[in-house]
Amino acid sequence: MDYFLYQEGTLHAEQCSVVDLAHTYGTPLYIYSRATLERHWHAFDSAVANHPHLICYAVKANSNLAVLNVLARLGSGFDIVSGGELARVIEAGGDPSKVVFSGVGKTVAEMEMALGLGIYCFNVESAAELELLNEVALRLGKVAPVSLRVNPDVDAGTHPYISTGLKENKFGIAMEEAERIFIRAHQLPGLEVKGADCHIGSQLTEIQPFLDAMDRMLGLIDRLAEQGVNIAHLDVGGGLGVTYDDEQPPAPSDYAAALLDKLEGRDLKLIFEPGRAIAANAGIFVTQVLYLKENSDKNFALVDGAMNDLIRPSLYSAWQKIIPVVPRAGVERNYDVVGPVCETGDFLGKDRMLNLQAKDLLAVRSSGAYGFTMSSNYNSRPRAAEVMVDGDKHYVVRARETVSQLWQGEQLLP
Ligand SMILES: Cc1ncc(COP(=O)(O)O)c(C=O)c1O
Ligand SMILES: N[C@@H](CCCC[NH3+])C(=O)O
Repeated sequence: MDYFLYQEGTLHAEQCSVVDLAHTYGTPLYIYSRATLERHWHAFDSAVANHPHLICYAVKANSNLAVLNVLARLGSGFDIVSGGELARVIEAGGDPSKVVFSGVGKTVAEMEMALGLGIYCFNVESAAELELLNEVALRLGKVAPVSLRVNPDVDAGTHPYISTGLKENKFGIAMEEAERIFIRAHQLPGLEVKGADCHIGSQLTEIQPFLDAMDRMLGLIDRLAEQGVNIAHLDVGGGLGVTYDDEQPPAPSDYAAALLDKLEGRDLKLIFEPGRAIAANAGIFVTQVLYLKENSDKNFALVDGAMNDLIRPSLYSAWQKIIPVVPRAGVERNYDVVGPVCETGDFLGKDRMLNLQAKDLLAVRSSGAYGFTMSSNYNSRPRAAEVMVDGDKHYVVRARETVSQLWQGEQLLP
């Protein structure tokens, strides 16, 4: 359940009319709901309330400062993958001591920044990264808290581009090598082994792959204990799916209960890195119909939002629900909803039954995660504005880009 509902025949974000928001702020426009973000975060946090845990929201899903700030106020931790994301967390009032740093390509500058701020843990993804982090920490006179991201080689059953826990993926350390590298980490003076970590993919709609990964990780943790390497936390990554269409992913409470069951009394702190499950259905993307166009085979709704604003449909053939902001009575026709970008792959949805006229507003549901954060200026299109609704109030949390911002930092030759 989220807080984007029809009231009196028109779509609302909490108590705000989407028509009014679109008229006030223009389109294309991202709209987020604070109440939905908070409800989704609490769903995770309360699911593990009786067990030591940390919810580290995956910043990549939606890194708007206001979104991060809403979660920081709840006491959330954050999963980051770059110095830029770390800087955003700090700017938004997040607590660095609740930050885990994932990612296969951390630079020395990023390591220095994170060590300086005192993050909770580095999720180290290779033996080479481990050695470098040790050197950087020693040089700064620090001890880096580390967890090793292990690749448990389970099939997450999701889109190949967002599956991360198979041997053939670039992420993490192979299970066969994990013990050796953990022991090496344990011996290095600049490191302190805190945890073990895995993340098998995104938009998972079944519990079983998570449980398979957990079994393998717990086996590893037990083998490490026998060798004197004690693991204080298990980071199970993110990846819990959401409903875009008719998927029925497990609720955070069922997912967490199943994982807790596997712990069998172990005293392991659990870390979760949910991104999509918190942000996706806390946001919509609103676009206006510019033109209707038909040829002998197809009806096109040309809208002012495009793949540069919301790339998931083009990039992964992802399906997101497209609904009219003010539904019209009458006959629906089959439309491809397409943007102004000069690419055949520029579409928000194909074969959608809609009754449309020019200037109608459409909402693309489930756009709060991997929406704005993956947007670009392709075709020199300024990025959309972002608005956060809070009850009957609304705030611009990122202004629409101006055209002159498009070439900021560029220079003519002398
Ligand atoms: C290491 C890591 N943690 C967390 C996430 C968040 O994933 P999701 O948005 O599917 O919860 C990702 C992205 O897939 C990731 O790579
Ligand atoms: N960007 C992807 C998810 C990527 C997850 C990052 N590891 C999506 O929109 O589905």
